[in-house]
Amino acid sequence: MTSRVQQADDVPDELLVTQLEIISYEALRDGSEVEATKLFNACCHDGIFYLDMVGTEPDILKAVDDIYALEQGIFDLPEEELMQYDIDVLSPRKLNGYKPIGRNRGELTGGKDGFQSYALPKDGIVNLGPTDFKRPQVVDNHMRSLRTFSLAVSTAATTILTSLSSTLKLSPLDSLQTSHCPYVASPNLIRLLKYAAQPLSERGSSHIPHTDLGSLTFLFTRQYGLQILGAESGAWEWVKPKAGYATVNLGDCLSLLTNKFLKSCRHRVNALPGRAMEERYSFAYFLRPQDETVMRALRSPLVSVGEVGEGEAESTSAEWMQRKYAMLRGETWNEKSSWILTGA
Ligand SMILES: O=C(O)CCC(=O)C(=O)O
Ligand SMILES: [Fe+2]
Repeated sequence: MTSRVQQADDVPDELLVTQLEIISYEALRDGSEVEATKLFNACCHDGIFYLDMVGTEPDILKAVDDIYALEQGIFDLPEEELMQYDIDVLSPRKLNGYKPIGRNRGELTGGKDGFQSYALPKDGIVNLGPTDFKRPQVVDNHMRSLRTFSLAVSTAATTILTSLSSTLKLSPLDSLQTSHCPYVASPNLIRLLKYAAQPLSERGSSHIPHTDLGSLTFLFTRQYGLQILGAESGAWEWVKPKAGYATVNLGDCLSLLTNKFLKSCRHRVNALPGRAMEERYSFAYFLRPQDETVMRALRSPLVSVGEVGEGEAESTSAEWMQRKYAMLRGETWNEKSSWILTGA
């Protein structure tokens, strides 16, 4: 992709850039204990890390480049055409379709978000669910890459979860990978995002502070904008986009399944200090547990089984997702239940 995006190094001086752990996928896959420990510490501390995927077979990075091209193709379609795929009409579970700008809560004028998104169901892409999900023609031109990408990321996710389960000493029958089996139907998805350019006067988050509702998010972007709430600093720190790396963050479900031992990472998307929000593209693979998974701490000698707090009655993963979506849309928003949005 060429001139449409700002270079990752063209940023204001003295930006507070977070120093994330870099996990080598290859080393983790080869069973390196050093890598497994690094991964575990990152998940217990920040809830986010870079996954170095350079050299991964099949060539996932080629697929990543092609998905950037798909994003341009989708978001260049006229709004009237995109609205034929309205996600709220096509998919009550929000696994397929288009969300126009301003439909979610956000911090821009009128309390709105500043991004369009397009969701694609992973099961439909890899033939694990209905393959005839409604979509614009342009998606089919990139289906091979979507398939390669989905399979490669779900394999990487299994590697990560297997490593974490082993460090947590979970029994194989009650492990993290059991509830995230790549061959069992699950509400996983790829979401393409395009943030609109905003004038310098329009400050605030285009994507409000939140934790992701699922288990692992593999994010790809070439542009600044993502910030995480630093575990130590308590300040919003910028995540530097790095070519060849996925930025992987933990979501609520891993936190709930380990009684908060593993940390879900609070994040948001903002304009750089002193800069106007530029047009920005990102996309992510969202890994979630199978629907019937009960959101309670798994048995690990490292995890204390705490009290079930108010509003935390043992829901299934599917129920948890419904609650979280209602918050993101602002349908059930109130101060008392804001924890649902910003971290379970
Ligand atoms: O666009 C980004 O960098 C972050 C997107 C995000 O947080 C999300 O889709 O949940
Ligand atoms: Fe997110």
